[in-house]
Amino acid sequence: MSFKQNFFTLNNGNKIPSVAVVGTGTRWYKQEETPDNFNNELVSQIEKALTLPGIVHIDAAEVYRTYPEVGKALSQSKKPRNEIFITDKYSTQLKVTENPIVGLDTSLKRLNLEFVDLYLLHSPFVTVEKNAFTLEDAWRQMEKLYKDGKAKNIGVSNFSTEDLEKILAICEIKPQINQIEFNAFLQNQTPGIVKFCQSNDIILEAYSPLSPFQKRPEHSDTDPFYKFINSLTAKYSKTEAQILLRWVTKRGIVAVTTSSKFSRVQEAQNLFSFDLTDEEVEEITKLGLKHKAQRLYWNEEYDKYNNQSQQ
Ligand SMILES: NC(=O)C1=CN([C@@H]2O[C@H](COP(=O)(O)OP(=O)(O)OC[C@H]3O[C@@H](n4cnc5c(N)ncnc54)[C@H](OP(=O)(O)O)[C@@H]3O)[C@@H](O)[C@H]2O)C=CC1
Repeated sequence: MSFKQNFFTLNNGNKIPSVAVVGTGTRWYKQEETPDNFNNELVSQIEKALTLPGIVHIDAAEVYRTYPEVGKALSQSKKPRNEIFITDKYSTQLKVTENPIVGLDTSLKRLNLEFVDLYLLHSPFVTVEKNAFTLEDAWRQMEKLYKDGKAKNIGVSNFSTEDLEKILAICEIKPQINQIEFNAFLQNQTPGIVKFCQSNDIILEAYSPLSPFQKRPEHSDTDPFYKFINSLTAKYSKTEAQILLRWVTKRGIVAVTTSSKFSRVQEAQNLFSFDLTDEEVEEITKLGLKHKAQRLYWNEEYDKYNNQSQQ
């Protein structure tokens, strides 16, 4: 079977693979990093992912405490560097390193890399009291990392339109990406964010794309959303996860997924051997919107928007 991969073009002309197949947070996340909690299962998962054809997109962050595993897997891989797309994130919400410049220098050393493909501010929750810098200062540091070639692309995560407006007002280099929680049951993490990013040429990334399967409502077997997804799995001979990930990419959004099962990583990397019709994409959107907002992350900050998140 021939292998096909899809990419989105960022506002600086660079390309990004439309699916990140190994997210190293969520199920791999650790509250602290100790010699005893090194996770061989994660190393093996990344190593196996790096044997797959095409450019393999890995999503990391300093707050996940998984650099030892990512670093080990990279050091053992034979895949050329230009076939690996690495995203990393600076933790604004919880101080791990002093600032973005120190943060990226630290992770590059730990991962034995010269650059990352994408560096993100993990959240907009910056205060001078907590961080000793402003959001605008943080972005200026991101721009320096970009100009120095240490981050080939830069962006943000969990930013609302108001947060992005602050950056757009002062930036020399526009964010290329906003990584947010996005899936059929949460179609706007914050009010109007999808439309805002798409009309400002900022590519969105969707984490928790499989939320409807991570957490199923009662009686999902008779629910029209799940029945429709099932009909598509039969029509295309694809898994539920592949249908939902393909829907995300058809919405023009990069899907960021993960799994403990290699077969699922493989299915996510091999997503473009089929296509959904525009009508099917529209129907998943419509049936998804009938569900109340299902938010798995950043609840404290964003639950107040639940009523507007399914519009
Ligand atoms: N920027 C941010 O603030 C955040 C970023 N992220 C990033 O995104 C990545 C992915 O996030 P995550 O929410 O885990 O992504 P997904 O929505 O893709 O969920 C992945 C989980 O879904 C399970 N799954 C896969 N297929 C099915 C199925 N058919 N039925 C039921 N469960 C299924 C997997 O379980 P199994 O292991 O059994 O296959 C896996 O644990 C993270 O690892 C992280 O890198 C995540 C959260 C916040």
